[in-house]
Amino acid sequence: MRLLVIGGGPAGVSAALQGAELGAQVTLVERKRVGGTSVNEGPAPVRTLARAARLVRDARSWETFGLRGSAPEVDVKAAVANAVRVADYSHDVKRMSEYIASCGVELVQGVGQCWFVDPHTIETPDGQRYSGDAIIIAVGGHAGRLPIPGAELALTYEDIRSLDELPVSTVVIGGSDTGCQLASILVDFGSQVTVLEYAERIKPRSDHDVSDALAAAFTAKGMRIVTGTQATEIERSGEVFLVHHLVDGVRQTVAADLVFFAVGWPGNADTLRPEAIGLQTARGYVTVDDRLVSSVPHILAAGDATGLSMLVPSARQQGLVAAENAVLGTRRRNTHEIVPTGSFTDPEYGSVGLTEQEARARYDCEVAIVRYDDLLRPVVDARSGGFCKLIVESNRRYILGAHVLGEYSAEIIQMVATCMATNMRIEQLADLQFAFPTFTEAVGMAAQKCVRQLGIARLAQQWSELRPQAPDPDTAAVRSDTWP
Ligand SMILES: Cc1cc2nc3c(=O)[nH]c(=O)nc-3n(C[C@H](O)[C@H](O)[C@H](O)COP(=O)(O)OP(=O)(O)OC[C@H]3O[C@@H](n4cnc5c(N)ncnc54)[C@H](O)[C@@H]3O)c2cc1C
Ligand SMILES: NC(=O)c1ccc[n+]([C@@H]2O[C@H](COP(=O)([O-])OP(=O)(O)OC[C@H]3O[C@@H](n4cnc5c(N)ncnc54)[C@H](O)[C@@H]3O)[C@@H](O)[C@H]2O)c1
Repeated sequence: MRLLVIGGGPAGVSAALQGAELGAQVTLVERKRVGGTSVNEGPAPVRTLARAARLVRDARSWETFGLRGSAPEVDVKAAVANAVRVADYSHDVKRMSEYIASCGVELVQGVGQCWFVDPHTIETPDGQRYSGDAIIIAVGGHAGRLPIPGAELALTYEDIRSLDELPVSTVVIGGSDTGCQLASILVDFGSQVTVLEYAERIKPRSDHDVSDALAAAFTAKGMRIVTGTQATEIERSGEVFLVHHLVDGVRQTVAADLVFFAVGWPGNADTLRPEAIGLQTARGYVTVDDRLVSSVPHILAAGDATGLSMLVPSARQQGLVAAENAVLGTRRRNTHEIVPTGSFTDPEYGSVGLTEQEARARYDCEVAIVRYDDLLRPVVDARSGGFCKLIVESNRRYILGAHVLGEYSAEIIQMVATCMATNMRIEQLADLQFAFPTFTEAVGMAAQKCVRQLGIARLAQQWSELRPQAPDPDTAAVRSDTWP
């Protein structure tokens, strides 16, 4: 059986390797370099810049720890070079291409964008054709641009790699995952950042407490956040750009050295000329059923190209499912009930499951929140701004969702996801021992709080759960009345 995989990001690579593992003769065609957005342009380099931003941030608390010395200066060019080094790690050190080839996959990369010439065949710009009995489309997506005058003047996340100096001021249009990530890095580096977000809050799909706390923390860093606004035009004015936007129908303008778009992530499937073979797409995403099969029965899709869950773990998982269904016959469902996500903004956020608003609309539920300044470890680290929120179904006592904001939240959330995947009841979680002193203790403490609120067991409130009686200077730096 010949399996053709188009696109070499996490979805395509996992599909190709699994296809070969299952005995198919696999060809993987990638227009640029294997690794995709995840390795080459998105999480790997951007996370590395976020780490540099964290180091700058940490230098601001040196005095708290009795350390002296001048704070580091940001050399943007060097920071970017380090980010590129990390992006290249998968190639230079891990030898991704060689590994894929060693698994028996025919790897064709750097050939430019390919397209369908018939339902079983694609063609690359150099005229080569590749065919498969089954095909998996894993072509990902790309940064969207608003159809507004001056759109060509704006950069996207990919351009951060070509920065050689820090912009004095920056406007980021779009305040969801990508926008918050860019804004957080740039403000910690020292740029004056304004975020313009169309929705009424940043991170509009998140739990409200996460959005509110993130906005409060960003504002405390000096970032300007304008929500409920629509960017309508970008124009050059001498050395700066003017971004015109509407607030309650009134035109306002903000000037900046650089403007970034972070306004969405349309799929790349339309580049494949899907209409030539009757392949159904919507906004550049391949329309698939719950087994990842497209409108053309021997063509499946995986990863961002499906528009289902645009995250690396989901892309890898869908790649496996699609390969199994393509090679063994269509049978496995793609389920995405428990997908922990995390960002590397400062403060960081991590989420799994339903938001409080979604949970309350569907279930009778209990919500418990523990603030980081109730725990020892965040105070030790001088990072005591943050919280852990657990949402529990009141009758069966299963966890419906968890939202953590603050240091290590993207790590902490994995633990809650595991509890959810094993259908652990809240009283079992409350009974676990947690290493001390850790940030993850917040999960156990929130579970205990929940048990008390639900009246499941008589559990004494520990002194550590009492709210601090005197203000903690580290929390005060990012404290807001809007925090839970
Ligand atoms: C700034 C940023 C930060 C992110 N951070 C995170 C994070 O922290 N955690 C997380 O889980 N996710 C994160 N994401 C999302 C994550 O990068 C994607 O969900 C993931 O890369 C999707 O994998 P994929 O294989 O579906 O697509 P991609 O990784 O985009 O790979 C698709 C591949 O297909 C190729 N291709 C496209 N069209 C064609 C064609 N016509 N012919 C041949 N090849 C083609 C592309 O060149 C590309 O290599 C982030 C995204 C961005 C932009
Ligand atoms: N850390 C992470 O896990 C991470 C990081 C980046 C991206 N991602 C993934 O990539 C996907 C894309 O994320 P994204 O943030 O690029 O896109 P998105 O679609 O999630 O957000 C785009 C934002 O732009 C806003 N917007 C749209 N038009 C606007 C306008 N005219 N003016 C102002 N604001 C406007 C929208 O309201 C929205 O909040 C997400 O699904 C996410 O899962 C994940």
